[in-house]
Formats: sequence, structure tokens, C-alpha cells
Amino acid sequence: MNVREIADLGPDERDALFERDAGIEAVRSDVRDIVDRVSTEGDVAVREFCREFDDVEVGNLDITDEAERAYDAVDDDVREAIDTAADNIREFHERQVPDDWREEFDGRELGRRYRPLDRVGVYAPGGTAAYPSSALMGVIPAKVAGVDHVAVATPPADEINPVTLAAIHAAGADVVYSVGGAQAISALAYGTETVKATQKVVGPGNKWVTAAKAEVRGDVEIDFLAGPSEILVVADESANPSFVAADLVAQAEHDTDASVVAVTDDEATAEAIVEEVERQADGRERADIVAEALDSDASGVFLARSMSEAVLFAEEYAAEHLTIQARDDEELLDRISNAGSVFLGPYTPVAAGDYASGTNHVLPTNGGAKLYGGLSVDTFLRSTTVQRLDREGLDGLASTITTLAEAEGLEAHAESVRRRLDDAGAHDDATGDATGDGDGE
Ligand SMILES: NC(=O)c1ccc[n+]([C@@H]2O[C@H](COP(=O)([O-])OP(=O)(O)OC[C@H]3O[C@@H](n4cnc5c(N)ncnc54)[C@H](O)[C@@H]3O)[C@@H](O)[C@H]2O)c1
Ligand SMILES: N[C@H](CO)Cc1c[nH]c[nH+]1
Ligand SMILES: [Zn+2]
Repeated sequence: MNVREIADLGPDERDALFERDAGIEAVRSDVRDIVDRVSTEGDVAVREFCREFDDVEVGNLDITDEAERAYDAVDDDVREAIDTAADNIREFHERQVPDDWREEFDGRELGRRYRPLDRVGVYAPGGTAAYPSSALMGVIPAKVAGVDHVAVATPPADEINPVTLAAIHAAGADVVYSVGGAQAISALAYGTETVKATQKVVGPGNKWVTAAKAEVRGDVEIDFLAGPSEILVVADESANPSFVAADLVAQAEHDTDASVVAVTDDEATAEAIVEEVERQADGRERADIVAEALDSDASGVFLARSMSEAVLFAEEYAAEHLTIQARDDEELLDRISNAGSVFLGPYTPVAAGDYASGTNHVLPTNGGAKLYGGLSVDTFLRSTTVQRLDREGLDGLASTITTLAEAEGLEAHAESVRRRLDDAGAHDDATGDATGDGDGE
């Protein structure tokens, strides 16, 4: 890792930073085959892929009871940590539940109501590392939204990580399946003999999982395509380089493809961050993964000519995690719209949001934050608008409606308004005969 000036970046370097993608193209056609086979052959294909990709002979695909037992069996301190994180995540998401509303506008009573989806599928990754926290992040908002049937799929193993199973149970999953990868996404989307089909499949995963979500999108809803983890730190000379480096190294340990970036207007801070990153990355656990992520063209420490240039960089980058380590952090935040989740001040590591502060860690990557937000209660709700007009309300709108309907050549639309307002045509009786010609029975 070294310091580069934003002003010197060439087109290829800019592409590596700003044109990130989920990296799924190379596996799309293999994944299509897996998804198709599971959707047509069901459990037989699921078991075959568990054998092929996870090297596990799966007995019962439904491991709901195992998850409950795991919750009871994990160490007390682990159960306590799961429960505390779950409580905080639940509390934060409960604040997101929207109220149904109805209001009167000039004789028009208009409103909006929210209803949960009936059945959703949550993927809890667990191939190369266990992610109990991701199980909490997927299941809890769905249950808070009121989803009746929340199914979780997590990869099989000779012994599935008990903390993942315990977290799935604590989060309130209704059913748990032992299946991972593209085969899990297909099973959750289309159903098998054992797995009940769901309406929406959410959650992070590796490139096979993500490619499968792209494949089933359209037949079912998905949340979004999440790629490798990203962090952007915007720092001024008041930032503590050791804290900045710690956050960069933390996200680098997720994945060799993780993107970890800092931008500052202060050269000494930039140099100090690089030094600290090298010091902290050296000789630690997962050091190979960290080193590869740090060395990638998508990672680096960048020198801006001003904090305004740093802000423009942040807007273009649209990070999954944006950390602001600067004296005027709130003022900088006001100028930034594109970010999945924002971390302010020296005592707010990204790890707080990854695990326990309550916010969701399933967030848009690859610049998705320019278009949408992370997982939330909204992800699991659908809204319906409702209206009731009285005669005056309709009268007030009649000429607007009929004029526009006629402009569209849709005479029956105009007629549906006129008929109600035409004294000769409108009847108050229950016969439904509004034609005025007496033969409406
Ligand atoms: N964005 C987030 O919120 C977030 C949170 C947690 C994890 N993650 C990411 O999720 C990912 C987890 O990846 P993982 O691999 O550890 O677990 P995973 O559960 O996503 O994938 C494991 C599955 O991949 C499938 N697979 C493996 N090799 C395959 C192959 N050659 N062909 C077809 N399928 C194959 C197997 O079926 C296996 O069950 C990481 O990239 C991690 O960074 C993201
Ligand atoms: N930072 C990851 C993507 O937001 C989430 C995570 C899970 N465990 C630790 N971190
Ligand atoms: Zn993380």
C-alpha cells in the first residue's frame, strides 16, 4: 500500500476504484445449471450439489431442531453476546416499522398501508468462515416486519458452526435448511420436496450465491447483489492513523477481493495511515487474505488537494461502509449522499455495525449506495395505497381526470367519472343500476 494523489489517477486506476463489480460473470453459466437442476429435480439435485461442493452427505435437510439445540448448548458468554446483539438489532429495526396512515385531502381520503411478505428466504453464509452475525442481520428485520415464515439456508458441514446455528435460532427463524451456495438460493426460490418456496431471497454470500440471486431475480424478489466488502475512510489531520488503519485491516480480512480505501487532505496523515496499516497487517491471523486485499488495485490511501475533493471522491466511490474521521464530520456528512452505512468519530469502528450496535450490516456494495440502501424492515414489506372519494372530491377532480383520459383516448375512463356525477345516471339504491334506463337488474 502506498500514498497516491487523486489528481494523478489514470483511467485504469479510476476504473479499479470506482467501477467495482460483484465478480459473478465467470460463474454465471455454471450457476445457471445448478439453479435449473435444483428447480427441476428438487432434493435429489440439492443433495448431489452438497456432495460435490461441500463434500457432505446431507441426511435431513431440515435442521431446525439442531439450531435450537445449538442455542442451548453454546457457551454462556456466546449466548449472551448473541442475545445482546439480537436485542440491539431488533430495537433498531423496530424503529423502522412504518405506520399505516389515512388522511383527508379536499374530500379525498388517501392512505398507505404496509403488509409483510408471507414467506422469505435468508441466506446465512458459512463456507470458508462462519457468519452468525449475518444470520441475525437477515432474520431479525424480517421477523420485525411480521413475516410469518422465515426460512434460513446455511451450508452443510460435518459439523455446522454451532454459533451460526445458535444465532439463526435466536434471531427467530421458523425453519433452517442445511444447504449452501447456488443450490440454496434455487431451493429457497423455487422450493423442493423439503424446502418451501419463498417470495424473496436475501442475504450475502460468495460469487456462486450472488450469481444465483441474479439468476432467480424476476421469478422471486431479491434484496440486491452484494459483492466483496468495502470501506472508505475520509480523514483529516485530526484522525488517529492507528484507528483508521485498524478499520482498513478489519475489512481487508474478509476477502482477498475486499476494497479498503482511505482519502485525506493531509500528507502526513496519509503516510501515517500507510505505515500503521503495514504494521497492523503484519503477522496476524488471516495475514495472507489481508495482504492480498491491501495490495489490490481497488485498495489504497489517496491524497486529496482539499476536503472538498475528498468529499467528491466519497460521492463517486459510494462505499458500503463510509467512516468519517475528521473535525467537521457532521458538516462533511451533510455533503455526502452515497454511502451504505456511515461511521462517525474515533470510537465508532465499522465492527460495531458489523455485530452489535443495531444497524444492519447487509449493505450495498459496488456503488449500489447511489441507488438503494441496505437490508431493513422495508425489504420485507409491501405497501398498498388506499383511497375513498366523496362526491365533492370526485367532482373537484372530474375535469382533470376526464381531460387526461380523453387525451389518452380512453373514453371509458372518462365515462366512469361522468356516470357517477351525472344526476340522471347516479342511483343511490343497491341494485347497481346506474344507467338510468331501468334495465340494470
Ligand atoms: N456483505 C455482507 O454483509 C457479508 C456478510 C458476511 C459475509 N459476506 C461475504 O460472504 C461470502 C461468504 O463466502 P463463503 O464462500 O465463505 O460462504 P458461502 O456460504 O457464501 O458459500 C459457500 C458455498 O459456496 C458453494 N461453492 C463453493 N465452491 C463452489 C464451486 N466451485 N462451484 C459452485 N459452488 C461452490 C458451496 O455450495 C458452498 O456451500 C464472503 O465473500 C464474505 O465476505 C458478506
Ligand atoms: N463487514 C461485513 C459486510 O458488511 C459484515 C461482517 C460480518 N462479520 C463481520 N463483518
Ligand atoms: Zn466486517
